[in-house]
Amino acid sequence: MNDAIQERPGRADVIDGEAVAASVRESVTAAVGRLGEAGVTPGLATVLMSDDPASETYVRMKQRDCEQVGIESHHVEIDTDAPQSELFATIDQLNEDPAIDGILIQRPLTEGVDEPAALRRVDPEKDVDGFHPENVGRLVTGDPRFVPCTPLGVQRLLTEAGVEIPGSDVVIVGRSELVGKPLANLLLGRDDDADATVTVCHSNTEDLANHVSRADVVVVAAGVPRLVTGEMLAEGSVVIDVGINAVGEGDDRTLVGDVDYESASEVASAITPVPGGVGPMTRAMLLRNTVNAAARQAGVEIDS
Ligand SMILES: NC(=O)C1=CN([C@@H]2O[C@H](COP(=O)(O)OP(=O)(O)OC[C@H]3O[C@@H](n4cnc5c(N)ncnc54)[C@H](OP(=O)(O)O)[C@@H]3O)[C@@H](O)[C@H]2O)C=CC1
Ligand SMILES: Nc1nc(=O)c2c([nH]1)NC[C@@H]1CN(c3ccc(C(=O)N[C@@H](CCC(=O)O)C(=O)O)cc3)C=[N+]21
Repeated sequence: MNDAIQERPGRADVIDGEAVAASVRESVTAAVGRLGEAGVTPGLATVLMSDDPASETYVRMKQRDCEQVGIESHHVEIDTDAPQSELFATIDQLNEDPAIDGILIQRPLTEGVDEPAALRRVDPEKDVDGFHPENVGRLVTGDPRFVPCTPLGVQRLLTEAGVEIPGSDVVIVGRSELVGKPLANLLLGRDDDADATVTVCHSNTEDLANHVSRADVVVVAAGVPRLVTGEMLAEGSVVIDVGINAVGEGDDRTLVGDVDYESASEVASAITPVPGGVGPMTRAMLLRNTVNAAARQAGVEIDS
């Protein structure tokens, strides 16, 4: 029995992102061990220039994940009213620092900061988020180096769920630089865990339901609570919910995805929950990208 799948007769199987993320962390831990034998300790720098409480939580989670697998984490916080030159100087320093293998600039940055300029400033060899135009270009031209963590996490969840991706019809809802676009490019690749027919929908798509209803796989990253419902889905489709939306106030505050989980579970063959689906996978893939960055920079083969 596959630990990544919880079977539920008559309803969609649940794809357990926490379980898959735990197995990714295990292999990352082993890779950190092999790097250690070569005298290398991988280091990840997180840079936060924002007062957003959710961003603060995510950065803390990433630091805890690093600790768990033996990656050294370095955190830099920049005042939201500091000039952007301070952020750029920090990035320059981290680029030069041999103890730092990966750099993550937590998004969104505070208003007024030129985010694309900040992302371009990160050394592409340390760009574990895969947002630098060089890494974006490499993915698009079929020679990927660092691929964004959320798309990598989604791909892995699909393979763990037993989805035969080659030849499948994948509909992605959302075209952001962070999720939708890189995922589309990843799944268009010619590899055995890609090679799909990919459709990307967005807020100007006419008749979203029409696209979603003929998909084998639906990935939703729109930032709109419960945008995709069971009614729209084809019977037996696989649904990956990237969305993380806080709804309700005070004690009623909960996280929901971009998919209406209840109705979708009645129609889909497998579905990811929120929380516990894509989120933990994003964090796990960040760890994997970081050990790969460390290995590349040290010239050590680790096969992770
Ligand atoms: N689980 C995880 O690890 C992660 C989760 N997230 C979550 O995923 C969601 C998406 O994030 P992100 O990609 O950064 O979001 P963005 O806001 O950058 O992009 C949202 C995309 O969805 C499209 N969209 C919005 N409304 C609709 C609609 N009604 N119908 C069709 N398309 C629509 C937008 O279209 P247009 O381009 O036309 O505006 C846009 O392309 C958020 O909830 C975010 O919190 C994000 C990153 C990681
Ligand atoms: N440079 C950069 N890289 C990112 O990868 C990046 C970013 N900026 N900015 C914000 C988004 C969002 N994101 C998440 C990662 C993990 C969870 C996660 O672990 N979620 C848990 C629950 C978390 C909770 O309880 O709040 C879950 O879904 O189970 C969520 C969201 C990464 N992002």
